[in-house]
Amino acid sequence: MSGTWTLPDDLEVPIRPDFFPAPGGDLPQHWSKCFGCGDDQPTGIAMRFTAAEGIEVAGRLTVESRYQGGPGVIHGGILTTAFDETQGIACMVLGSPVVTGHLQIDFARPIPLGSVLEFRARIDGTIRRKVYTSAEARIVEGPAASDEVVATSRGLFLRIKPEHFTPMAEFVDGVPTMPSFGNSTL
Ligand SMILES: CC(C)(COP(=O)(O)OP(=O)(O)OC[C@H]1O[C@@H](n2cnc3c(N)ncnc32)[C@H](O)[C@@H]1OP(=O)(O)O)[C@@H](O)C(=O)NCCC(=O)NCCS
Ligand SMILES: CCCCCCCCCC(=O)O
Repeated sequence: MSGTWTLPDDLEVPIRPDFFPAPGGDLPQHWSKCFGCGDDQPTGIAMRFTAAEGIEVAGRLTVESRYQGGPGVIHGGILTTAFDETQGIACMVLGSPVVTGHLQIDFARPIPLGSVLEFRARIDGTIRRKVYTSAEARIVEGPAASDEVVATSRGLFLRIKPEHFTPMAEFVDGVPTMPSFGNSTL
């Protein structure tokens, strides 16, 4: 797979913090109304995540018919959303909120409807407020299941202060179940 992503050579790589769950342990949704992970967002993709080895996280997505782009295959934007979410969740090891600044995807193989995708993501390193992440996806269930990587992603996330979202509070619809918006860690 290709791409134009270049990592700075002076990155710091975080170590797994004490507050992070053991491998296989559940990670929380970051915002209950999130399209990617929220359980209060009925039309979303409701991804769930677990801690993996080291500072890696894992998430799964079953490719439903409503995620269709080309005939019989996943829409590229949905796949991008799943990477965005997984890489954002990988930033939880930092214990501070982030937003996506830049994301680039390599679509390596068509992904048929009905596939179960597994995403793995981690922080490659940080410098100042910049958090460099990477991820890959494999089809782990379904007729096309194999060990082959079907898509990869690189993403730059930016650490933000919790008050980053304060001006947006008036646009929140309804009452989120978690976390509270005002003092959220996102
Ligand atoms: C991402 C965002 C917070 C950055 O703005 P900011 O806090 O003012 O950050 P700055 O412009 O000071 O940039 C900080 C660093 O990140 C880098 N950076 C910021 N955005 C970048 C981008 N899109 N691509 C590459 N680098 C970027 C800057 O070059 C700077 O690098 P440096 O430390 O080497 O100088 C702002 O652009 C934003 O809010 N964007 C919308 C985010 C969003 O809604 N994402 C989707 C939902 S999570
Ligand atoms: C570190 C807390 C987790 C933040 C996850 C952010 C993912 C947002 C993706 C997006 O909205 O584009």
